[in-house]
Amino acid sequence: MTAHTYAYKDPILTLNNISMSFQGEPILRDINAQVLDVTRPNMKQGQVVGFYGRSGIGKSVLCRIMAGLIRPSSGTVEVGQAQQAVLPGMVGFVQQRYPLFDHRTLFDNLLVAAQRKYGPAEARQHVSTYLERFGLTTHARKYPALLSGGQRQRAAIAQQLLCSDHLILLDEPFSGLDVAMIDEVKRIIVEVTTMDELNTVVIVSHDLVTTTALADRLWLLGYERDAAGALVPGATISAQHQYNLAEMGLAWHQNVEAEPEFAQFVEHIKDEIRRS
Ligand SMILES: Nc1ncnc2c1ncn2[C@@H]1O[C@H](COP(=O)(O)OP(=O)(O)OP(=O)(O)O)[C@@H](O)[C@H]1O
Repeated sequence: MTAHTYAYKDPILTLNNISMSFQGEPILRDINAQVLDVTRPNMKQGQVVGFYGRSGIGKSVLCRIMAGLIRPSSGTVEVGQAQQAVLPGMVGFVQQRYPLFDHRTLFDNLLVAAQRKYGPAEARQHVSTYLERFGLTTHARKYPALLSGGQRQRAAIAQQLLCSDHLILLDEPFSGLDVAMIDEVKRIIVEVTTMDELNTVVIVSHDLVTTTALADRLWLLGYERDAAGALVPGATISAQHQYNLAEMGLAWHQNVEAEPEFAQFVEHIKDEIRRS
């Protein structure tokens, strides 16, 4: 186990008392959680939040709320150093199907995204930089149908980074990928979070080992019980289900999966998910 030196600065994502009901049925309840800008000496260190919970508990609903795509029944989401109320387009959201326009080349797909934030010349420059960075330059003129699953995933992440302000949500980025592609996506996430200190990636995943190994913070969405032991309707992220992996000495290690403390922690998380 290696503990790294780190410190925290300003909040860059705040979930303030979020509750959500659909037709009177509570799905999410009183969610309060925050991501702070983490700093490490001589490094650009971004943030990775692993976001877990049983199937159907409300992870996608909370992601859509964090991305400003739906409004919660109550509460607010604040993003960035300025802690502005989130609006659609501020947060990148890479959904499971990696939607790209089929009738545009990869370059043009990324250009459409970049032009939402930059002028024409600057947008082209940024697209070229991201293609290079993500190893996609030789595929720039291909249409999405000709790209492999891993290439589409990389393209979708690049696309969201080009048009959002530092924060991106990845919904199940490892599902349906082979081991080589999982390694590739892991490399991209590390690349993204070391490009800029403010870059923050929230990963929704059922792959606890891969995600926990990348994360410096975990959120577990689950149900609480009242004094009589009955489940309280609406899932929440309770204080004891917000884990700080940096504090636990489990963040930013290569091959952390091989450490016994890591394996024990993943077992603990599995038990907590089963119980929640
Ligand atoms: N627009 C909606 N109207 C009514 N109910 C909804 C709506 N969107 C989601 N739900 C309900 O909210 C609950 C949570 O769904 P959600 O998709 O967020 O789960 P999840 O945790 O992402 O699940 P999974 O891990 O299986 O993807 C489900 O019961 C779902 O039916």
